[in-house]
Amino acid sequence: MDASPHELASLRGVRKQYGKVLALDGIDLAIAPGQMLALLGANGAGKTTAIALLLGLVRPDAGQALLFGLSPQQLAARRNIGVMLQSAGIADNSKVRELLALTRSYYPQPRSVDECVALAGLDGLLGRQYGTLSGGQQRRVQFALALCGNPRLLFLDEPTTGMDIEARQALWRAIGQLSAQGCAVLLTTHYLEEAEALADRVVVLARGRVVAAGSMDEVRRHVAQRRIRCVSSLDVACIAAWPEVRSARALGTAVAGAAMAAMPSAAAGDRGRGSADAGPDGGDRIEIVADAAEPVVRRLLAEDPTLSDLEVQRAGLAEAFIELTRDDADVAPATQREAA
Ligand SMILES: Nc1ncnc2c1ncn2[C@@H]1O[C@H](COP(=O)(O)OP(=O)(O)OP(=O)(O)O)[C@@H](O)[C@H]1O
Repeated sequence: MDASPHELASLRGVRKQYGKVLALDGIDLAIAPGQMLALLGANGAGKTTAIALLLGLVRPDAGQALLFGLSPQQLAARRNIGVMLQSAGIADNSKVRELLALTRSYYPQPRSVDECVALAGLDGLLGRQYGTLSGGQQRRVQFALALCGNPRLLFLDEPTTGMDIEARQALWRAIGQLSAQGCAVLLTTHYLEEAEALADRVVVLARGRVVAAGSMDEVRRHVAQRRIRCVSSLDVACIAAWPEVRSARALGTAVAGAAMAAMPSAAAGDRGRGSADAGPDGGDRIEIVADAAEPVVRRLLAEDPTLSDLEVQRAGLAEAFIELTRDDADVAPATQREAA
């Protein structure tokens, strides 16, 4: 199968099994030039396996992995990539300066050392031995090694794990700079805010399958939930049973809705009013997650003339993510295939 000229890397119908574990179950994804694609998924969803296939570190049992239109095993395909994996295998006694010099020497047009230092925040670290660096500093060195070859496509597998907030934001800025220079980035992350801050497209994996793919907004729309907050004297357990309601909770307690308990706090046994905060008018502060706001708001107003402090918000990516990766998530056919 030929690669589209608009794809730098792609997986087509890829299946990968490790012994009895089916890590990837026929997935399609593609990354286009200049794109920033986030691969999101819970532990064990198959994100690292997808990257390993694109890098030629493992071979698919079925389907095809392509890198710049070639097999990822071919050296020519790997010349234009930079890679930052979860395990780096870097010798502890190597100095950062030596590591950078060695890695730059593999590439025909490497970035200057100064540029690598500035982008990765390595000021003052060049003379240090790798093994003496903190976990966050080691991640920055790994980032520098990934970008020093001037890649057209950068693979970042959970790049900010172990970094403090300042270091994480500095890395986000550096990734943004690389992207602005035209470098495509395939990023895996557990941090939803990282995907929101960086990515223009997102693929959500769950149990080895793509459960959603598209722009950040498309993925949110796919689960177009609304979060409604108000102060009401209505019984939260009754609200939870309304057909459009996914969950309703009064303060810390949650009651699963008729459709499905979608929020992580929706404990199975939590079906009462619990220890709700009283609102200023004597009702309870209630938070409702619903598929659509209008019918719920209409019903709230009709059934509770004392209702106050009404607020409606679009649910965040966190709610969308929980919804998409829950055990019985329906897969929307239109969003299964990642469009380049
Ligand atoms: N070498 C291996 N041998 C056996 N099973 C493996 C191997 N690599 C991965 N798996 C299994 O395949 C599944 C997918 O793993 P993978 O590492 O791709 O997930 P992930 O989404 O990257 O997870 P995490 O976020 O925890 O890194 C998991 O069930 C994992 O245990």
